[in-house]
Amino acid sequence: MDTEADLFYRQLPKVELHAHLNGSVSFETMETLIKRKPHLNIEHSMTAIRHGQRRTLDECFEVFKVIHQLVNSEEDILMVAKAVIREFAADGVKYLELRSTLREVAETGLTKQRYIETVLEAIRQCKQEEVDIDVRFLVAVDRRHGPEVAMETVKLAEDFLLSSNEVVVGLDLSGDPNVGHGKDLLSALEKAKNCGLKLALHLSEVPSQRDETELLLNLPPDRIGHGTFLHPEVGGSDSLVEKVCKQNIPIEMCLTSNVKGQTVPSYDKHHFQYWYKRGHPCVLCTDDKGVFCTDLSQEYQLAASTFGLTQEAVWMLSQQAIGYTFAPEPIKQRLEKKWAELKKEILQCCS
Ligand SMILES: CNc1ncnc2c1ncn2[C@@H]1O[C@H](COP(=O)(O)O)[C@@H](O)[C@H]1O
Ligand SMILES: [Zn+2]
Repeated sequence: MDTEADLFYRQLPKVELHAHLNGSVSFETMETLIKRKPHLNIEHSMTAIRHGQRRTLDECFEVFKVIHQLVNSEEDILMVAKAVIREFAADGVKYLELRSTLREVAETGLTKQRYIETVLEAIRQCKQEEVDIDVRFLVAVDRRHGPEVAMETVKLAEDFLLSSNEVVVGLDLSGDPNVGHGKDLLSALEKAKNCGLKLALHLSEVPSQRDETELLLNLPPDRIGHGTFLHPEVGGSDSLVEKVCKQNIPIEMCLTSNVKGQTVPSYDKHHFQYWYKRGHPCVLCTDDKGVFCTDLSQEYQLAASTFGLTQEAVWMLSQQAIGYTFAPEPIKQRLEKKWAELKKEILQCCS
């Protein structure tokens, strides 16, 4: 049963800006997928990292390979995307930016074009069913696939930026941070930026990316994913911190993901503290709620209990996130209004 504190975090209206589609698949949806494909012999323990468990980042990337085997057709993507959107809505998320890497699978006839179209169809169906959430999509570039695929992905994203009625709003750079170098992807990212796609880049997720981050911060990105190793105390540098601060680039923070993936030793050592104390734009996110067995309410509660945030401070965090979305201006205004309407009701009833 929910305690009163749990209730506050669940009722708190939230903005989710860093969620990978295939990492966000819930236990229940995973069960359905596993049953659909018994020949793969996949067990649930291979697709999620439970409470108290940890994996290396390399092991996390093995988990995604397993999930990709389970989600490999238009039918799967439609089901998974709709379920993920409904789950975020049920958790009190009012605005969601979902991101996903386009894949083609010869066996099922899936193409990259159909991949995006299917995600957009899921978003459309949820809207039609009046699920209480606004959803936008970021096309993900997997750094492991190199510059040609990145460029091809940017071209597709650009087509949809123009034709999706503002649902496709940006580009994500993700994938195993230990593979490849951002310099090879720079021209694709520049092209994306020039055509009006917003950039959300995973930067300094591991310590070895200092030069890459230095280079990619010149773009500059519109948001940073993780930024775990930006500051000098953890092997980053003053110059990186200065660039991020000067350009006021919001950082997407994923506490459970970083602790379970072992890039951060414990919750109290999370870099959220460093940036939040400086008054830098921080936004709490889940990253992969399915793989890391979390949800956004839990992430807010975790940040509050670890860093001693008051309910008022938690409210501010969730409200400020509206300003860091890639949503068109009228949508931001609508969200601000929603937050204002709910504020009294929720802060009073749960304090
Ligand atoms: C844990 N930290 C992380 N760091 C970097 N990239 C990550 C990630 N978590 C997820 N992804 C990226 O998202 C893909 C799965 O969702 P989609 O198939 O795109 O929907 C992974 O294959 C990886 O490229
Ligand atoms: Zn991520």
